[in-house]
Amino acid sequence: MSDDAFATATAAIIAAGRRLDHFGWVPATAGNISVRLPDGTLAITRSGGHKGFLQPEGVIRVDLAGRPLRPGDRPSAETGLHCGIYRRFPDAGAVLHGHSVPVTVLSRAGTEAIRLEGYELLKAFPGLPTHAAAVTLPIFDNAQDIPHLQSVVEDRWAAMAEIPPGYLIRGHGIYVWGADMPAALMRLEALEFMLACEMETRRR
Ligand SMILES: CSCCC(=O)C(=O)COP(=O)(O)O
Ligand SMILES: [Zn+2]
Repeated sequence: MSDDAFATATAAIIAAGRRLDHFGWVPATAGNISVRLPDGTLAITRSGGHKGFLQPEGVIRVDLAGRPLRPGDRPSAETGLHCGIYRRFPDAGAVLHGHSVPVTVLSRAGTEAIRLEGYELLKAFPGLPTHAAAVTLPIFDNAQDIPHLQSVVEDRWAAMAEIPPGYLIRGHGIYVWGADMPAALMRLEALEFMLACEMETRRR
């Protein structure tokens, strides 16, 4: 794998971290970000540290099982969730995880999913040509055991006819993916906007 591809992915991850921080979606050391590299390995943020102030050293490489290519490197504690998305969706090229207020509040409502319906921004999603469509985002109970959480996610995916490119983890955050970083960012921004609207609506 060329150093150029890793450098390009690292730059995209750093820029994405700044953008998520700009919106307040990666408070403290929350969030993690990855890109699939041409050789099938991943560039992913190191565990810890503020994702709005990433430096090139804050991005490392892991294989699709989440093992660091350089011994001693400590990738995101949630690397297994990124790997699960890349394994399940061969078209996924970038994954974003943030902890916004709307995601955290709405995911704690006790439901198994959240339905977004009637929003113009739904057009930002694949296969949804009009605002009349709907997206149902699964919500999974939070867990510190990432392999277990990933197996729960996979079981739910297996039961779904259509899998939206995102899910929530209760009281924790959101995962969104896309073909590349611009696509993943666009989906995350669209989802966060609609979730903020939902939160406002339910407050009344
Ligand atoms: C203080 S945030 C707790 C861990 C977390 O949920 C997260 O997104 C960041 O973990 P990482 O290991 O990727 O830094
Ligand atoms: Zn998290």
